[in-house]
Amino acid sequence: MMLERRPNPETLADLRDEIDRIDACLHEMLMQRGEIIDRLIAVKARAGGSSAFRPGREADMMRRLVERHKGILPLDTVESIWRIIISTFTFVQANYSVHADISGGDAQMRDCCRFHFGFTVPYVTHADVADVVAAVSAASGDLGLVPVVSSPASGAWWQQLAAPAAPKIIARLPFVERPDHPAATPLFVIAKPVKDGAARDSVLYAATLTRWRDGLNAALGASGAELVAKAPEAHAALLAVPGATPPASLREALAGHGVEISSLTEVGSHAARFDFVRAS
Ligand SMILES: C=C(O[C@@H]1C=C(C(=O)O)C=C[C@H]1O)C(=O)O
Repeated sequence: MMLERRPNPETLADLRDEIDRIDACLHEMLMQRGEIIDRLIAVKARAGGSSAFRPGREADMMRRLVERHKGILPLDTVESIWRIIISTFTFVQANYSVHADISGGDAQMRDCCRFHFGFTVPYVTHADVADVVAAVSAASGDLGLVPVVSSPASGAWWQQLAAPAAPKIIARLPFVERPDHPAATPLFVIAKPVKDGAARDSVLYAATLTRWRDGLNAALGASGAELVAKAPEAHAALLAVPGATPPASLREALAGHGVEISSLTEVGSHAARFDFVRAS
């Protein structure tokens, strides 16, 4: 079949005009997004609370974004663009800083913070988790970042979140997980207890056990729970439990393994983890 020759082939200038038109539209849409913020601030102020961050809503937005994405723009790029948009719009509603525990090194924490929160949100480093918890406790809407796999020196750091007024875990990052994620380090976001917008698909408990025994994770599996972090020397565990699972079934699962729970305190919750497998 013969292709019809177009009388006027596209020129580079034509294509650049089209790109300029699209860029102007994108910019206009972002400015329109910004115009909603004043109204949003007023509505949220009525609902109370100091932080504008709504982790459940963000997890849902990120999930829908990657599910609808197609075309040549890499998923990593589209995800990072939206993380910057969302985090910066949260920042302009109510300024906040992100306090990171860099006891395991600064480079990857900085990369992850920039990926998830952009460059406008200040990144503040701290030598250990205790300093992060103190900084988050001291400022009204600030967030803390603690690696899920923390350095051994951090011990049972999650016990610092047990007091009712202490900061709590409110999100787990990345919202969209995949093996080659550019900011793959699993992180917990901590904040002062959130009054609304908390996601409770996964509830986190600080557990103290009567003794430590290997194989806990397999024992917990029956109740859908997971051993997320451990400090065997302190007989301490951080457990992630599906929101619908009553703590009693955790006790049962561990009792079946010969381990009793001597204390169990909720230290936060987060949205369901979301594994995204790219269609190749
Ligand atoms: C806009 C809101 O506030 C924050 C900013 C969001 C955004 O820019 O899309 C989404 C969730 C919140 O963390 C909101 O609560 O809807």
